[in-house]
Amino acid sequence: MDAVEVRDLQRTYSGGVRAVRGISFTVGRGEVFGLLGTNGAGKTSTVDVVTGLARPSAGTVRVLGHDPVRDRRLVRPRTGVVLQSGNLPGDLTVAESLQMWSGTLTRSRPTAEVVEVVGLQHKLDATVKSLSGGERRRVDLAVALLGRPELLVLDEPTTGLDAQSRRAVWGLVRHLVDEGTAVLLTTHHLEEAEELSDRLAIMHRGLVAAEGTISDVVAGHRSEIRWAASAGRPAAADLDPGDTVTVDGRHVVVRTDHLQRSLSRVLAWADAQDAALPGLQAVPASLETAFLELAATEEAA
Ligand SMILES: Nc1ncnc2c1ncn2[C@@H]1O[C@H](COP(=O)(O)OP(=O)(O)OP(=O)(O)O)[C@@H](O)[C@H]1O
Repeated sequence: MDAVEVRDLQRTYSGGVRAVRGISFTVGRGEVFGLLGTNGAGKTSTVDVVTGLARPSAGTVRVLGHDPVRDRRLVRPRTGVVLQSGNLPGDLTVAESLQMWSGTLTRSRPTAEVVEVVGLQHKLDATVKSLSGGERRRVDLAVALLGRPELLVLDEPTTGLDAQSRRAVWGLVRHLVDEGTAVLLTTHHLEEAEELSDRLAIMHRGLVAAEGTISDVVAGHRSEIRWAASAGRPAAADLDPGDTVTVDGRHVVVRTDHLQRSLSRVLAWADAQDAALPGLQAVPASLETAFLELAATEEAA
């Protein structure tokens, strides 16, 4: 049984906003599933249904085999949730916050273990309201981890964290996944999605525009070679068959499925002209190029 099964999910808000227009995906045990998307794509509207905060307008959602709203009392203790706005009381210290949460759980991890995992030993006596944004995020994570969750829902878990803390969170997530935890991750950081996700979906305007492993999603998107337009552009006959060349703002852009071969052709063309190519870049197809291309499409409108 998958940790999360979303089938034909729709969410329509009062006023008729169709935030989610029929999406399906699963998150397996011991898997990180990344949910990416453009602003307003419907990620939070989807996560709210998975965490039992809202009901679907149509379609079904199962979490650990249960309905997350009807069976909330079964599902919630087995799920760790880190939402964008943590809502721990500001006047409690870090230690008090963790003890309070631990007291509500039937099989809590020792708080000292969790504190060490998230690196908050030096802030145990600080009040939550006195913490920096990144430190608060760590407390949110610590709370989510206390219950040994089978499913961890992370909504933008590293927003506001510095590069070192972000990597620490990534290491932590990988450690939990190795232990068998399933993770549903939303993020705007494509590097984070690349680093952590086993599979991912890119949402755009309430639909899933692409889904699969990173290689699946990147496949079919083209690599780019670019340089300053002042150096001129080659004719189609100078390039590899199938390549396209455009002038994009101040750059010449060659799009290709065969980056190395095309780069050789471009360099041979430049040599023949005795031309320098200022700002020359060869950019392999990546999650970022795929994301930008999908975000620019209007088909899903
Ligand atoms: N309570 C609400 N009432 C009406 N419309 C809403 C409500 N909440 C969200 N929406 C709309 O639903 C759409 C999807 O919003 P949602 O917050 O799910 O997107 P998102 O992918 O999480 O976006 P972002 O990346 O910007 O956080 C948006 O057009 C948003 O304006």
